[in-house]
Amino acid sequence: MNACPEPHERPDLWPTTTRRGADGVLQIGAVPLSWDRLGIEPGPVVIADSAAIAGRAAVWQMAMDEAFWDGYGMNGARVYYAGKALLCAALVKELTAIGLGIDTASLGELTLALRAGANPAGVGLHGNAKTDAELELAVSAGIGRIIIDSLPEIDRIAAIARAHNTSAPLMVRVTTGVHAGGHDFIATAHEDQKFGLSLATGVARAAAEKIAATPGVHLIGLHSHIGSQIMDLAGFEVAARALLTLRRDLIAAGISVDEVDLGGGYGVAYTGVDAPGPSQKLVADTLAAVVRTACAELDTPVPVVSIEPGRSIIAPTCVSLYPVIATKDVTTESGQIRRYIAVDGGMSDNIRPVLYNASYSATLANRLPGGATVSSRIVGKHCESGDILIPDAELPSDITPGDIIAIPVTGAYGRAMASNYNMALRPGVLALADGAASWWLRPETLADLFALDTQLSET
Ligand SMILES: Cc1ncc(COP(=O)(O)O)c(C=O)c1O
Ligand SMILES: N[C@@H](CCCC[NH3+])C(=O)O
Repeated sequence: MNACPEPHERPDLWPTTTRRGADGVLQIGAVPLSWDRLGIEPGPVVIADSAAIAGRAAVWQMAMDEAFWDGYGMNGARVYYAGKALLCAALVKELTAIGLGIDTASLGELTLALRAGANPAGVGLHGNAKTDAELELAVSAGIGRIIIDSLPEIDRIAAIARAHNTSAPLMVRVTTGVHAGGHDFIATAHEDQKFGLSLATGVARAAAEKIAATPGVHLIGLHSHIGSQIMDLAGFEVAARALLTLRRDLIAAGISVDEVDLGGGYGVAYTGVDAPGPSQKLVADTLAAVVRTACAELDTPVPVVSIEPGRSIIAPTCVSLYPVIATKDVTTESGQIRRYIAVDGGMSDNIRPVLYNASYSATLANRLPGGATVSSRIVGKHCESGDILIPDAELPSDITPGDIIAIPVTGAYGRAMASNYNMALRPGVLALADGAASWWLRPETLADLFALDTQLSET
């Protein structure tokens, strides 16, 4: 059975300010996690610990700065937050104030980052199918880097840039052949998938040469992103060497490459069974060591090194709360009793268990999860029997409607991948700090939902 460690048992699974109060109620940012103390109606909600977010982001930035400090001056290690994990204006403000850049991958993400006040120079745009609208905004706003993912894109960007009398800074996303990541759908650097330009076939090099030869664009760097939820850093080392070798060849051909981006993908623990993910310091030190060694061997100067963590910044800083709506006991084929705990929410606010078989653990937020326990299956409210959040949670046998389930490590790719299936309302993100709560994203309402329906929105 999958038991959820308490915050003091596995601090890496919980936002830093999580405690159990003397009354047994979980609290974050000194706010008890009960509906009335949060000041909200019962319903699915994502609780964000803003101090924990600022702390994790700052530790990433400091670890990179320190690891890439060359003794004379800052080498320019940069951390871009991958906004796809969770994005809202408050988060952009919080992270850019600490010095992070923002990595975006769509018109929505890019527009949000710019409207939230991110310095365009610290914003990047990814995408394997960038639209004209995305490229137009990227170039006209003067963002710091567009990471190209196909050859035709180069001419499209160059034409837009020339129309704006400017030159667009490009990176080439290189497929290094490294296969890494928690699930096949989230591994991104093996050959047979849609992202990047192949190192092996020479297309990546051809892209760099084409950029260098095309007026309206210029090459600022090479990029690699090998996958997501990666716990073992060996794949990053292989990818970094491959990228740095291509860089050496380009430099030898007279094409300068100032920056190398090693992408995101740094894994985190989701349950008590998982070992903690690699620390920010371990990642930064490992990357710095491999970059320095490889550059010495290749006889090239050390480049500016950037990374794009998403999950590793945001995942453990948020906890999802769900009201228990119904319970029922079911006898399994092997004759065992399984308790089904149905919550308000489910696959519409966290698709990861269904999509990737991702594991989570759950505890009670509103009281101590003491006493006898029973094997419980936490299910959502959607019209799919596969709508299972946790198949095997160990939870108190006296759990009842009115209890509040807390699932930690839900900051990344939960709210960001939420849907309106069954016309569910997507949950809000409520930030807690210093005893106060404020909505970063308010919960959706029926009015939001119906606003798109031309027959209903006017009534
Ligand atoms: C290009 C790129 N950069 C960064 C990320 C962030 O990954 P993660 O959230 O695993 O750190 C992703 C997602 O996998 C990505 O596709
Ligand atoms: N959405 C995925 C990761 C993919 C990241 C984007 N390239 C997850 O939840 O794990």
